[in-house]
Amino acid sequence: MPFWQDYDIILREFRYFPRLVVLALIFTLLAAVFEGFGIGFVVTFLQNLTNPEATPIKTGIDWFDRVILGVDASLASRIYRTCFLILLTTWLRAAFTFLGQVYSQKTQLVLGDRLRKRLFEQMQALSLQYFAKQRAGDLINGITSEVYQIMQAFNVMSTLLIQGSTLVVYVISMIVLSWQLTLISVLLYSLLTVGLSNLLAWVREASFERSKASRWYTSVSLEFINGIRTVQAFAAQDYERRRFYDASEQLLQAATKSVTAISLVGPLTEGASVTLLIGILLLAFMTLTPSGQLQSAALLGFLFVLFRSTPLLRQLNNARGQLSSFQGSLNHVKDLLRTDDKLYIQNGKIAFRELTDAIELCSINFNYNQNESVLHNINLTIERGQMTALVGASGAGKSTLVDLIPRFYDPTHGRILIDGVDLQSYDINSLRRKIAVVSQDTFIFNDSVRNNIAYALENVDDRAIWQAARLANALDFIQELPQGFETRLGDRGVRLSGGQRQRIAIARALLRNPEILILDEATSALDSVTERLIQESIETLAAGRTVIVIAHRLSTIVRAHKVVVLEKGRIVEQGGYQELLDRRGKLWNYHQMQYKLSQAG
Ligand SMILES: Nc1ncnc2c1ncn2[C@@H]1O[C@H](COP(=O)(O)OP(=O)(O)OP(=O)(O)O)[C@@H](O)[C@H]1O
Repeated sequence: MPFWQDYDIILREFRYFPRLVVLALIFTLLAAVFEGFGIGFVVTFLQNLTNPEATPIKTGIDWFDRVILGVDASLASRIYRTCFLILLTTWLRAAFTFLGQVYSQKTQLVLGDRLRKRLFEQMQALSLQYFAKQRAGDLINGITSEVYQIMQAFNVMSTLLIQGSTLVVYVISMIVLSWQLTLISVLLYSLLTVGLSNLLAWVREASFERSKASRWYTSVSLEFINGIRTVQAFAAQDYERRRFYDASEQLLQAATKSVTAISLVGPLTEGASVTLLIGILLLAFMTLTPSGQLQSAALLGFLFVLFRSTPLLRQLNNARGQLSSFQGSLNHVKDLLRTDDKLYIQNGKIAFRELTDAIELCSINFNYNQNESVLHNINLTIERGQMTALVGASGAGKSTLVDLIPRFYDPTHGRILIDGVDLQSYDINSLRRKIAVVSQDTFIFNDSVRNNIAYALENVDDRAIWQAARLANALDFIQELPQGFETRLGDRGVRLSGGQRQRIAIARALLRNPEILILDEATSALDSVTERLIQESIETLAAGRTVIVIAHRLSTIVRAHKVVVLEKGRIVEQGGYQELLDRRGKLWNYHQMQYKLSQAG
């Protein structure tokens, strides 16, 4: 694969910060140019020392030869001048190297920032369907450590550029000194570089394994931390330990293989290049010197440059090895950023203001995976201002159906109309702002109670937050918290009980004053006081709104204007509560079962 395709993820970003890249390039190249001047002055110096009688080396630029090199001056003056020039070029090269490094480091940091933001934007735009199929650990690994690896890859690329341009300058100097020796050296070193390719393929392979192991390790750690309560409740520490140790050892093995492969590159290059160097040295002495083809100063200069090139060559090959070792991460981040293989929620243009008439689901089919259909031919009208209750066994498709309204998913077939307009024509954010979802698994952020209630709203009046908390029956317990509304709730709200979390969710919804309310009733039993408090606050929230409720309690079903019974993804009954009971169909069975259960309880 050509270089461009392997690293396009990095190269394409450069157009967003061209100034940094250009400055880094200019300073790096200037450093290389001064390195070249330095070599020229060293050769001049060597000639002055070894062959003072010879005609001084000239550049052919008259004023430079006279004023700077002092070709007409005494030997001592020429030696002082070249010493000074060597020092000057060395310091200038040092200054440009410093500037080149500063700018390439800056470029590297900006590149990391941009990639992280691109990944974030990508995840924001994706449909929830994508996340359902992914491991959270893989995504987190991508957005954290793999971006870091790419930054390292860029670092290595800039090293390649620095070393590469210096090497070019070296080769030019060598050609000037002896093109024959240069030709032989370049040929031999090229053979060595080609020979390394197999080793680099191995390094690449190892990097894929390492990247995979690293993703697996992040996934296992994340699941362990997120599921710590379940782990402890099931006394699963030994099981989790085995999983964790296994993942950690896989990472260890993959990383060991990867570092072994990379570590081989440097020493191998070094050994081989010194062997070549000695060969070239012998060749030079045997063939060239006796016939007097090469002046001794030029030969010394040539060897000086060749010696300097050897570590450079090793570093260059090392850098190639390292680049190959980042390939796994590079490919994973590229995959995450690909757009052609992912599902996106398409945004509409019409701003959603209010529901005036009804939500209609027309011949809806939905499947998460290609072959499993979850909803079949759903036809349903949800009237404005009414409560529609969805009833059905677990897995019947109730949650999937309500998830279609805020467009968490789009139907596979069929259309959803709001006041006669296709749901997909609305601007998705304007729509979602008018819908509140209160479910059992409301996410509580590790932030204050206040910010959790006002989540994502700006400039919210404290009084409004207080009022929402009061209406949600949450005020009492909030005021008992150590810092009241300012108390931080810990990761995922671990400081709160289930009932308290739900009331925070209700307050959050109340504050948004939604048009449409989607409720997922708690299935787990709460104590009767909490249950009554929550029931009351839900009634406050539901009053005057269009409510779609996944109902588990008879009391809710009784109050609903319309009851929809779902079975295996199909609507098997819908109508008024009494009407359906009179039919003695599915709802009646359901009713009987609940009644018996409550009698038994
Ligand atoms: N993200 C998903 N990917 C694949 N299949 C899914 C996904 N979410 C749900 N399902 C499947 O879709 C079907 C309907 O699930 P859904 O959660 O809608 O049912 P439900 O009636 O709400 O159940 P419950 O009352 O238990 O919450 C189930 O068979 C479930 O396995």
